[in-house]
Amino acid sequence: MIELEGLTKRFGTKTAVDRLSFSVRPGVVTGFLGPNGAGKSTTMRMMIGLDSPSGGHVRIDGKRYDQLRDPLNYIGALLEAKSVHGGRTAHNHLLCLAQSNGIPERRVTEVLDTVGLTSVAHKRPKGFSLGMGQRLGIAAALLGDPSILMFDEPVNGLDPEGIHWVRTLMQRLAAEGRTVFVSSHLMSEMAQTAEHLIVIGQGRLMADTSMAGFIADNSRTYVRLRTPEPERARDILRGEGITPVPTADGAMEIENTSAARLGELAARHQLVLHELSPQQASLEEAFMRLTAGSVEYHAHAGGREAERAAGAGPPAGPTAPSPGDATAPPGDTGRGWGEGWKEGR
Ligand SMILES: Nc1ncnc2c1ncn2[C@@H]1O[C@H](COP(=O)(O)OP(=O)(O)OP(=O)(O)O)[C@@H](O)[C@H]1O
Repeated sequence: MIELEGLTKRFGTKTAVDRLSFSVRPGVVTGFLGPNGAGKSTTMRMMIGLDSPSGGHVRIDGKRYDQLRDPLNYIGALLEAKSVHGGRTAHNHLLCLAQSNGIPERRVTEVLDTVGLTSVAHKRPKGFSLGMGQRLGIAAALLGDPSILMFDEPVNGLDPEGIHWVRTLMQRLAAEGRTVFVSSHLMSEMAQTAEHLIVIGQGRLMADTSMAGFIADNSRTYVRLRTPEPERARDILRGEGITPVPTADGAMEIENTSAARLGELAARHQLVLHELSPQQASLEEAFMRLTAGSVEYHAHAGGREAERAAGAGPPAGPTAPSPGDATAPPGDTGRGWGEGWKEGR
C-alpha cells in the first residue's frame, strides 16, 4: 500500500505537486494519468525518496521510504530507463543492485529470464534499443521481489508484443496481491491495463476512482439507433416523450433511455431496426474532458481543435458526442468538467 497525505512539491515559485492525498491499494493495477507537466514524475520521485517533499508525506506500507531497511524488497520502481551504467553488462548492472540491497544472486538470472533478456545478459546496455532498456529497468524493479511496484511510462519504446507483455505482467503482479502503480500516455493501453485510476492536473487530485466509473462519470452515454423508417421512429419516440437527435450518417442518438427500452418499444410497434447500440466515450475522451482546463502546454490549433483544447468537448470519433451537444453532458450544471471530483463526489 502507498499512502500520500498532503504531498506538496515546490520548485521556486512553481508548485509542481499540490497537497496530493490518495492511497494506492494492493491487488489491482492503478493507473496514474495527467497532462504533460501535471506532476506525475515528481510525485513518483517523492514516493521513492528521489525528491524530498516541500510538505506532506508518503508512506510505503506505513513507513517513510528512508525508514525501509532494504527498500528494493518493499518497492521496485522504473522511472528513467536510461539511468543504467553504460559500462557494465546487463547482468552485472543487476548484480551490483542485488549485492547492495541484500538480494540473493539467483534473482538476477530469474528477472533477466522474466523480462526476456537472458540472451543479451552479458552485453552492455549502451547498445540496447529503447525497448530493451525498458525491459532492463523492469528487471531492476522486480529484483527484490517487492510487494509494491511503480512504473513511469513502462511501455515507452516497446513494440506491440512488448506492450502486450507489460500489460500481462502488470496484471499478473496485481493478481499476486501486489500494489502496482503505473503511468502511461497511451490511453487505450491504460484502459486495458488499469482497474483503478488516479488523475491529476496541475499538481492537484482530479479523480480517484475505478476505470469504469471514471469513463461513465466523464462522458456522455447514449444509444445509436438506425432504422429504414426514421419518420415513423421519430413519431413513436416522441409519443413516449423521447427526443432523438439525428446524425449526419442518417442514424439517431438518444440520451437517457436504455437500449433495452428502445428495443422493446421498436418490437411493440414492429419497427425494423438496423442498429441499436449503446455508446460510451473512450478513456481518452473522458480524460480530455476532465483535464481540458488543466492542460499546461497547448499546441496552437484552429477551429474545432482549439475549441476542444479550451474544453468544448472530446475529439471527434465514432463514439464522440455530436458537435451541438459536446458542451452539455447529462446533468450538466454549467460548471467545468471535473468540478464534482474536486468536491470529492
Ligand atoms: N527539477 C525541477 N525544477 C523546476 N521545475 C521542475 C523540476 N522538475 C519538474 N518541474 C516542473 O514541475 C512540473 C511537473 O513536472 P513533472 O515532470 O512531474 O510532470 P509530469 O506529469 O511527469 O509530466 P510529463 O507527462 O510531461 O512527464 C512541470 O511544470 C515541470 O516543469
